[in-house]
Amino acid sequence: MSAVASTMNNDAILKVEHLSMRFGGLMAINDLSFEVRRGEITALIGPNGAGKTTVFNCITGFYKPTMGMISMQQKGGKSFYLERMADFEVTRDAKVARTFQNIRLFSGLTLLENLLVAQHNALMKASGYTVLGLLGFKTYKDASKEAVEKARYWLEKASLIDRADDPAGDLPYGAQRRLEIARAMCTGPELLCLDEPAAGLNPRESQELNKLLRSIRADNGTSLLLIEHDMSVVMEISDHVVVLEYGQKISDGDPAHVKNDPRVIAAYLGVDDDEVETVRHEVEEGAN
Ligand SMILES: Nc1ncnc2c1ncn2[C@@H]1O[C@H](COP(=O)(O)OP(=O)(O)OP(=O)(O)O)[C@@H](O)[C@H]1O
Repeated sequence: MSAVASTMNNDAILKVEHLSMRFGGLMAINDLSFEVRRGEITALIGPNGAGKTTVFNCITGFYKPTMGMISMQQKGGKSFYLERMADFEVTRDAKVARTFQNIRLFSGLTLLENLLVAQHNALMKASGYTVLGLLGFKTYKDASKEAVEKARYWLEKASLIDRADDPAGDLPYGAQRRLEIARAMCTGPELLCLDEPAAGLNPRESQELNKLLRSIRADNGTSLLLIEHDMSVVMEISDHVVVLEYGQKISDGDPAHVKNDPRVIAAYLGVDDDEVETVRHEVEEGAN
């Protein structure tokens, strides 16, 4: 484990500093620095191939970065260098959970069972890692009761409680996405990383997702970092937006700032660097 002395602002839960990731001859992330502030929703956006998922994979221990530091500071003051940790340690010790672009539920298990499996670590600990523990320990009985209560709480919040005993595979797509988020929340994260949570959702499902994400921020105090292509979701729910292009940061600020940043507009329109000034004039004229 990589617990370290705290050096960060109280304000930042996650600090990415000079992060680089090379795949052979390709520099997928190049000297990237940004912060995720505690209690906020931060969106990481950028055109296809900009490096967003690679950043997530570095934060959550799936990739070891070529260079750079990723520090996470928990509420209690304990800090971790995530780039030194294995993926399961990032979830278990640093309390960073994630979802993936493609849904990864146990489709044959019920919704409730999916949320109980997510709490396997806590239950095993309470069993004392013995079968006798499973049969008799009070701590195990208490922990399993608590696990069911937590699962029910998250099913309620995700508006899925009515389907608790149905197989996860029977849910409509948007509901499966919310179940994944509920499952990640059952691990008790302080930072939740979501990879394209709104992908493939219809407008109603998208609204339900926004509601869930806002309530996670407001009621549970969890900080969120999300990759998202759907600009209506990004603009509606984010407090802070970081924009990547070719593995580098091209803009960083609140949604209104980023939306009007000519470099961002140019990146999304596929405009060359020497045409950014033209886009800047057009944006300024449009605003007047
Ligand atoms: N494991 C890998 N091996 C080699 N190249 C990779 C690997 N993972 C990502 N890349 C490359 O790194 C670059 C960034 O990819 P990444 O998936 O992080 O972008 P992205 O912004 O998430 O894209 P999208 O929006 O399409 O999901 C791409 O050129 C991609 O081909």
